[in-house]
Amino acid sequence: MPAPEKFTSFIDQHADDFIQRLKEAVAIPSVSGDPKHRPDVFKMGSWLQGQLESLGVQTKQVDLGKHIMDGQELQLPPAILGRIGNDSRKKTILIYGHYDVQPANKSDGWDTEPFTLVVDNETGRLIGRGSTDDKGPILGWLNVLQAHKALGLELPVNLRFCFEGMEESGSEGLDELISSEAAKGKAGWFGGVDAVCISDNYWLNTRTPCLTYGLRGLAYFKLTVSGPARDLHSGAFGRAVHEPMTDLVILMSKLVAPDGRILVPGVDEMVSAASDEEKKLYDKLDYSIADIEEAVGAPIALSSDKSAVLMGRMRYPSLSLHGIEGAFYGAGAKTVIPASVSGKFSIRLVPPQTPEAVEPLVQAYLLAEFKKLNSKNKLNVENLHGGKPWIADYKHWNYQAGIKATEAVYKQTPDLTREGGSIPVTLTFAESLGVNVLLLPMGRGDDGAHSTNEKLDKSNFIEGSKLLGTYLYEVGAATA
Ligand SMILES: C[C@H](N)C(=O)N[C@@H](Cc1c[nH]cn1)C(=O)O
Ligand SMILES: [Zn+2]
Ligand SMILES: [Zn+2]
Repeated sequence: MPAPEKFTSFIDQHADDFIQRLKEAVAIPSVSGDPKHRPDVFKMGSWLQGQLESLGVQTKQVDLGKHIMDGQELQLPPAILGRIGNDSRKKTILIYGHYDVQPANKSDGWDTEPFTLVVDNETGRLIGRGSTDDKGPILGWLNVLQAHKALGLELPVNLRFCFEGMEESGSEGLDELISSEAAKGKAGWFGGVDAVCISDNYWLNTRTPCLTYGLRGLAYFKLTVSGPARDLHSGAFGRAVHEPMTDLVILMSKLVAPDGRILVPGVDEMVSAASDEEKKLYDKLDYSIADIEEAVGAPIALSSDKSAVLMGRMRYPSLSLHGIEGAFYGAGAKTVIPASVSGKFSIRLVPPQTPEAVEPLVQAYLLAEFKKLNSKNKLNVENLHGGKPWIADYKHWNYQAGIKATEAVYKQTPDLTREGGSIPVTLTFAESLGVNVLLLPMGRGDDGAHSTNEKLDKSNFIEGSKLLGTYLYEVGAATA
């Protein structure tokens, strides 16, 4: 039997073992955005390093230094670098993924414990935080390595790995590591890399695999209004003092219109309108209003025009309001005037926008709007983190390999999509290493990444593992 077929049948035969390994990974609550889970993020990094080592990968942990989160100085989780294969006749592919996850509590509305992977045999779903973002895909690469090691098969390419534990919190420290390794040239960890592959996004729908050639960038803001020295009784001080929450809610209401238009002057205006020609690209994608309604679980699409919805997600910037820190949110009816409240919002960016260009517009606008309130409270606007948007050349051999692999595994030609989310390190790899980057997603559009009941379909985990390995074979066979 040819090597690729031996490989894929091994994946089928060991599906249960792979799910067991995913269970172990999900059980480690590696939430990078919560200081109390920082030890778990370290634990997850070490677990991953152990797995890679046991599969024959040479690894090292790179200390990325310290940072401040919620006023505390914390050690950043390490980058886990790996390498296997050094055959100058083969191409070298760098794999990136992240081992941290978004926060999750059962009380957010999960049906099951978020950090216990539940295998729902009726629906074929593997439910748990990180199942699709991004532990499932990372483990997909481990499955590929395990199959080759167990079968005594040579990998068709040399592999380099870069796994980080801060992607969900701004990838702090990683750009510096990549730039310094890139500056070492051939001697650096990424020396000789021909292309990069990242599996950290999702299909557009639930039926058609896709390759992704664009990501939106991000500028994340924290807007704080503070006034009284302490929380106040609203009976004693209501209508007697300027209330921070009142100011904050007014300011937040001025950021985005209900139809999605960004109200910060100059932000939407940076992006040119799509031509009729370009709109056709979106019309061709396998997508319908029913898909978005299914993915979000309600009939709330901003438009009934499919290409308008797709361009809102991929081609235009968006501004979302995420939450208010310091506000009363518990059960009951507490009659409090919070002393200080912070609104969190972010802007997803598209070319030619950058966080550096957008930030002063946001600062100036909020300051001007705050002035109009004639409030004696204090305003502070911070930019918590950000990243630039990215677009790749999808005619490159790296994409051709992804297309052929998808056709081989799924018997379908993948859609070519842009992603609404952000993976800031993608552009850093493309620019620092000067190579093509391919996004090769494993999960489906209804996986609920960052949401409650996040899942990865078992079939996507298993076929997706085959896809990653088959992609390596296609790269190995590519002539360019
Ligand atoms: C697309 C990727 N799987 C992802 O979820 N990225 C995050 C990155 C981020 C930045 N700040 C917080 N998280 C995203 O797009 O939200
Ligand atoms: Zn992710
Ligand atoms: Zn994520």
